[in-house]
Amino acid sequence: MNNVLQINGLVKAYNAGKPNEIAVLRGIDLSVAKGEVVALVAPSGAGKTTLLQIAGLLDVADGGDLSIGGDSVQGLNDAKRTQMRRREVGFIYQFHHLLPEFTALENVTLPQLANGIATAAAEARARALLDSVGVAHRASHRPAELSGGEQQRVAYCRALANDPKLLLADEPTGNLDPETSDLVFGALMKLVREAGLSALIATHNLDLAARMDRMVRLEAGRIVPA
Ligand SMILES: Nc1ncnc2c1ncn2[C@@H]1O[C@H](COP(=O)(O)OP(=O)(O)OP(=O)(O)O)[C@@H](O)[C@H]1O
Repeated sequence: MNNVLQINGLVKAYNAGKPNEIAVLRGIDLSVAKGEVVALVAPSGAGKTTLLQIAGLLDVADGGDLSIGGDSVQGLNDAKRTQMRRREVGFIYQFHHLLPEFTALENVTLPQLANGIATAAAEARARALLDSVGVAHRASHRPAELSGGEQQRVAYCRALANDPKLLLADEPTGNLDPETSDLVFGALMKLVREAGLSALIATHNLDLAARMDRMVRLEAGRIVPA
């Protein structure tokens, strides 16, 4: 098996054992192969964010198996989990989540420094990434000085800064207008394809989903045929 993300029988409930228990994930089986880009479509409240957070090692499941790059996350302590997340997973949110007091270049450089990359190499990689999505000319601007589409493109570069194995994205074109969304999604796909990345990308936008390799649907806590 050459799956970069492999999920088997994943379950998660909130308020477990209490009268207000919500069984959000009821046995998720899902895999993303090397270089594959999978669209995750789901009605609101179906558990999409919960699933992405668990796959991105930001939350833990109550049961089931999850492995990234062939390594199971079962039994990892918090420190190991954080280390694995930093090295192997890139995350893109609906809103850019860039650090407001740092420039675009710094936002893409800093995560690399946190992973022990030397400053010159980190900056060179950051510039190359910004260049490849057409925002190199905004490298010294802070997020507030960038357009929404530029902010998202910088956030994509940040997610790829540490050369992750797996990219996870939650509505990566955010609240951009349809035209900008279309354009910016093209930039994301370019980055992903150039890096040969595996990605799971949640979106409500069926036009964007159709541009990915495969679509899966999350409904009532289970993956159903799309
Ligand atoms: N910390 C929490 N405590 C209790 N319930 C929660 C918690 N987080 C999420 N839920 C509930 O779990 C369900 C799934 O939430 P989740 O955020 O994963 O949905 P979603 O599919 O991402 O929704 P949307 O598309 O609207 O963002 C919802 O009914 C939500 O109310």
